[in-house]
Amino acid sequence: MRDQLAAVSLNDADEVPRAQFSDRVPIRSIVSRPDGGSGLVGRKARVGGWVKTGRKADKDAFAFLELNDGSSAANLQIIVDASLGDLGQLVPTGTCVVVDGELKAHPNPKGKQKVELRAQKVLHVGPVDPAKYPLPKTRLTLEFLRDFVHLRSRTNTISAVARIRHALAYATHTFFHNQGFLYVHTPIITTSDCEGAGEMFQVTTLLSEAEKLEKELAQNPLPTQADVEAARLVVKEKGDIVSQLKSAKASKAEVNASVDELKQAKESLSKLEERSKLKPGIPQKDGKVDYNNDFFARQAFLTVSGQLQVESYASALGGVYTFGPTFRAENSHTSRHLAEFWMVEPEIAFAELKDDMNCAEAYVKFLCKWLLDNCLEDMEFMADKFDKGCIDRLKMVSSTPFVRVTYTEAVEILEEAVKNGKKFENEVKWGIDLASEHERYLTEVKFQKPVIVYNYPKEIKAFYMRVNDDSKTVAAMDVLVPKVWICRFDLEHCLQYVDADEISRYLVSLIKEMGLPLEPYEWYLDLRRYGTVKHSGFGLGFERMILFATGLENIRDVIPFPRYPGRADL
Ligand SMILES: NC(=O)C[C@H](N)C(=O)O
Repeated sequence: MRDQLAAVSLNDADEVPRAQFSDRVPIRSIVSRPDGGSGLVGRKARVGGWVKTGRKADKDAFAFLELNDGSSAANLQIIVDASLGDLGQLVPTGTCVVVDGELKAHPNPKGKQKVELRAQKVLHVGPVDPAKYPLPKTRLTLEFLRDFVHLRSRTNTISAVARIRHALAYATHTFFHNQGFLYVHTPIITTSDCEGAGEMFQVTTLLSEAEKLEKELAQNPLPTQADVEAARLVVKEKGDIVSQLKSAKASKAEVNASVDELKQAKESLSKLEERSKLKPGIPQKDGKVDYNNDFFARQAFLTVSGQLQVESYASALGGVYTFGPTFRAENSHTSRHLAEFWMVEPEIAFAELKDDMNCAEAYVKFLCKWLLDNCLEDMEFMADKFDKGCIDRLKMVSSTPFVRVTYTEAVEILEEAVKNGKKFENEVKWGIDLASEHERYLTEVKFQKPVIVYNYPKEIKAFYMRVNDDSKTVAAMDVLVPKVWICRFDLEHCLQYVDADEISRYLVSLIKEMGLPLEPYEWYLDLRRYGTVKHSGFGLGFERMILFATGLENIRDVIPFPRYPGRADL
């Protein structure tokens, strides 16, 4: 995007071309040119953006505005003469301004900004009352900004993160597209628990239905038994009249009229009977919630992973991936967990652990290289403000082969470290889920490189992993990168060269062993029963990747609208 915008070609007209779909010149296409915009001096430009800082100068004869429109980290300085409008209204931070003007060489040619815009006309002002605007120009902490998620995208940090996030998403699609993978949209509402951890948010209309009914009943109470009896009596009377008229051989018109009345009486009776059956509260059957009455006529949840569903497409289309929001109702208050996060999940048919590791390594390297090639300005901002080493880290990860060790070897390395005096808070022994201090030791101290740990104990992994021939470990892997543990790559893998019945019997026993109900997984077993294929894949927590890239500490700052226990703003 940077290059496209920066390369907007100039024609002979003396106005810098505006964006194709909005009525202004993106500031990036001026300031991000290789010459910083100096080749545009003398040209006219219409720009619009939000004032970062503004001040009046020369006894209020004019104002300087630092304008940013989000197209790049850099601002454009605008000079507005007092004759053009109310300068007091233009200078507050956060004000939206659109101006026509002429580009001039910046008076300080050695500075960062090569050009400034001399306004000739102010076309629009979206004013801000500085006494009320919650984001004044003083430096605000990221924590403070979390209370203003609707406005925080106007800050340098959050807008840089937004551009980096976009770049990583675009790179993700580019990488998989280039490899011939299809992007598959897996459902957000699901009826199976992929990880079997019971951390799912339930999707139900039972509560709102119950509330609606309660409200309605308050205004319009249920019919009593006496009301129903009375209505029955009316039906009986109307029925008697019909019989009498018929036996008295009354006219057809009279009989028809009485039959109509009978029909109406029957209808009101059945409505009353129906209504009298309504029970306030959540519908129950055999002492349990009756989900037959729920929206989907069964229990449904927000997905924790699109993996199982994407496997069904891999079993027909080969290489596929899903990239969407996933949800975990985990009561975690850490800086690494969100209740709603995005996950990139490729799934590859005719592939095994080695292919999966190769794919993961190539993908992570591609992302790092992409940021270096396409987002350097924002990465420089991150290096300057948050994490000096972040650019070097991207360079290192994009160019260094990842170390690969088995879980068992990793535990041996950690045990050796303990013997040599290294202290860990969590005990090291075969069978533990590695804690982040262990992972950091491996990647930051021992190898100082990205590390892929594979073949984990089966007890600590999900049911869909292939059990290795040692019967103790499963073909699973995690990719660890220095500084931040970014992602958990799991490999799911059907048993190789074993007959389909055996595979499904085996999976059934595993699902049961994990205490999961079988019914929601029957369709998944079909993938093994019919045309089973060796396949593998992984899940990359997208926000973890952004944390790794930017060096930011808290995952709540790298997703536009963070959801975590107690918070779901907007
Ligand atoms: N697609 C994957 O392998 C991701 C895995 N299901 C997880 O949630 O961690």
